[in-house]
Amino acid sequence: MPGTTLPPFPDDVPAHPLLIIDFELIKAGDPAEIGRLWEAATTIGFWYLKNHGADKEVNSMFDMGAETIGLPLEEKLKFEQGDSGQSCGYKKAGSNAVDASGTLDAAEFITISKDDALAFPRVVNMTYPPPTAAAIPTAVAPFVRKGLDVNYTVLRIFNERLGLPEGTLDKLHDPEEHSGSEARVVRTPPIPGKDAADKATLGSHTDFGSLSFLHNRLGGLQVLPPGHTEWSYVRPIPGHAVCNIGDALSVFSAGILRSNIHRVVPPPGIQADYERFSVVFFTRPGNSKVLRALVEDSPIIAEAAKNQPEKNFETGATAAEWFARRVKYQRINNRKGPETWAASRGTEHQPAVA
Ligand SMILES: O=C(O)CCC(=O)C(=O)O
Ligand SMILES: [Fe+2]
Repeated sequence: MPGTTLPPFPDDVPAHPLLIIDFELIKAGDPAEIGRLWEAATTIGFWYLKNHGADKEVNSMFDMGAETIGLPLEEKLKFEQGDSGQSCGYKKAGSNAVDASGTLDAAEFITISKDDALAFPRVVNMTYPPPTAAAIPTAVAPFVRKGLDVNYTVLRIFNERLGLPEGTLDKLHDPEEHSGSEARVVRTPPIPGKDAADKATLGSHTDFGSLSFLHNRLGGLQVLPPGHTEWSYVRPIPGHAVCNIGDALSVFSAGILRSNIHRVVPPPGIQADYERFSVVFFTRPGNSKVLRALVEDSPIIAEAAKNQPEKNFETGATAAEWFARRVKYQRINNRKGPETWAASRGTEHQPAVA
């Protein structure tokens, strides 16, 4: 937030030690660094990324988000995402469930479709609140371009490591095809009370798409590391992004790439008194691409699928359908019962999928 000095993440709160990957090194093809990226991607599916070169764009996104979310509610509601499964637009706090019993979330979003950002001022999906629209040329589109550069660099590395023919993951994320790729600012308010610390403000989930490029200033993000039963904080490190893998890459790779469950709770300790903003860019496959393991394209993926006969990597869904289903059934207005929550789940709660 402009003009605000945020207190540091407390030293006495344990956090999960993610690997720190140097973007300059992986972009230059450094084999050791690429090996470390692969280790992170195939174990927890989360890593820090330094030297990503997007600090300026990220700061502009934080400013745009604070300004947009600071508008009166009735102004923001004119640009609501709605209940049909569309993700871009404004999402008010309390419009999503965070669990099967229908507990409400506390997170507010402004989400800008990559296709709207790059086509601006032409409208592909929708128009945005005035402070968002005004910032598309100066903040949102530059941030989207950085996010795409980072995520395509990582996709090309995964393509090679997975033994896929050159360009396979690029084609699945064809920049010419419309997709669910989008930039988002998330705001959660301080939650008063001692019991608040373990209350999810953004419910536990796996990400819906391929890769997420996330920027945090305050704690609150937690991961459930594989084999653990307790959530662990991810400590924000200034200038470092938190990157993670989503369901689409997990399915394409027959689970070799891990889409790990995570959530947001109020920031720990002294940070709890502050409103929390985060900025993220999600890369998702082209709308028409079917989410299924790429078994015909890679013996490595074929082998992984064969070794997990209990898992069905044929989702039968396109990326657009998978994404819309997950978004739609989180919406509290669509809730009938716990089955609605189940219908919003991805690879984290459907053992049949991955
Ligand atoms: O705000 C965060 O730290 C995480 C947000 C997140 O997980 C998401 O938007 O998918
Ligand atoms: Fe997420």
